[in-house]
Amino acid sequence: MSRITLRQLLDHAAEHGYGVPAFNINNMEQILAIMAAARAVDAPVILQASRGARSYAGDLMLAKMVEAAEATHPAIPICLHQDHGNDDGTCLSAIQHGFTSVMMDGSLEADAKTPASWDYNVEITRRVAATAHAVGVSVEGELGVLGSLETGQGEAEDGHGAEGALGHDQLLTDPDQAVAFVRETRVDALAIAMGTSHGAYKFSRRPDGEILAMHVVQAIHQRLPEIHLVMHGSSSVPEALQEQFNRFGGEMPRTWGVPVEEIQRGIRHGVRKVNIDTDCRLAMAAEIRRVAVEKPAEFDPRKFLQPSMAALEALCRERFEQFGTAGQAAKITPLPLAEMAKRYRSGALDPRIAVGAAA
Ligand SMILES: O=C(CO)COP(=O)(O)O
Ligand SMILES: O=C[C@H](O)COP(=O)(O)O
Ligand SMILES: [Zn+2]
Ligand SMILES: [Zn+2]
Repeated sequence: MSRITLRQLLDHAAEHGYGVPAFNINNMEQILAIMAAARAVDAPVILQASRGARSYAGDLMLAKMVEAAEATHPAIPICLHQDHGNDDGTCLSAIQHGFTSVMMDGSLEADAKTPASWDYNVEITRRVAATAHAVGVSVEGELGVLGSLETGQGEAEDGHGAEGALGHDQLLTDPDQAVAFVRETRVDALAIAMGTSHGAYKFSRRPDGEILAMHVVQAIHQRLPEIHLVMHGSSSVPEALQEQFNRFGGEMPRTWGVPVEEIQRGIRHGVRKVNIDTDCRLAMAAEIRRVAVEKPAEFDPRKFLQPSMAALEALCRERFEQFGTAGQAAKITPLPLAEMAKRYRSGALDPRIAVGAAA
């Protein structure tokens, strides 16, 4: 049994001072590459599936591929996580398919576009957490709205993200509200807004504190030292990958992501889960482009996908090493969901909030 809950994994990460990348999966090749990297460096993994991934592959196919990964790599703890759940149905059906963790993203309404009210977010997140915890499954919540501090815009263009203009009060999670949110919802991990956004076009220059507000991470960690923080939109969009993509006919205007050193700084201040999808897409797509250009006669899909898997594997290995995840798998014995449920019932997993944490 190698399936692990997010809560157990992040508790271990906090205890040992490391972070865990959460890589998005949609197909077999991504799962194979991430698992090969994890095995090579002995890292526990978070495989996360968006709603889009679930409809792309189908729930059953996705669930069975992860089962196969588990059977192939019994020594690697695997957390299967719902990325950006938009309502109870999405989160609960994920649990039915073997997910050990769900994100209930109540920062947006169920349309995944309209910024939600405080009351809406608290109510839906609290409800999903109560149900998930009853069966031992972990819950990530989100407070604040992802979007750019440079443009003040959400990120509706990728199908999941706020529409229209957002104020800094929405784009930056308020530390006092974070305390109240965790207390009321009892989430296991908290995603915060601090200037990152999904996709390749996060920043128009190398980000400084004006547009990547790492001070918000520190302020929240100071108030909530025991709560696991999650950074979304944390692809680094490395220049080398952009060049590789463009060299073979890609059209990606120069852009900046979240520098790995900033993520490492976050990990020193309570960030335990780091969401990465764009870098994985870019690594694979650049290789597919290269093969298409260098070998125009090639028509065997495997010849495109094998090098793209190798590129993804290399990227994942690098992040496991950079975040300190490498070498941790052997130190963890996953607890069954029933044991986690018992611990939630006993109060042992209640969020630990210091008295006087809120202003
Ligand atoms: O946050 C993410 C998934 O939830 C992915 O972020 P990136 O687009 O930066 O990879
Ligand atoms: O939004 C987060 C991830 O990048 C997933 O993207 P997706 O919805 O296109 O699968
Ligand atoms: Zn998105
Ligand atoms: Zn995200």
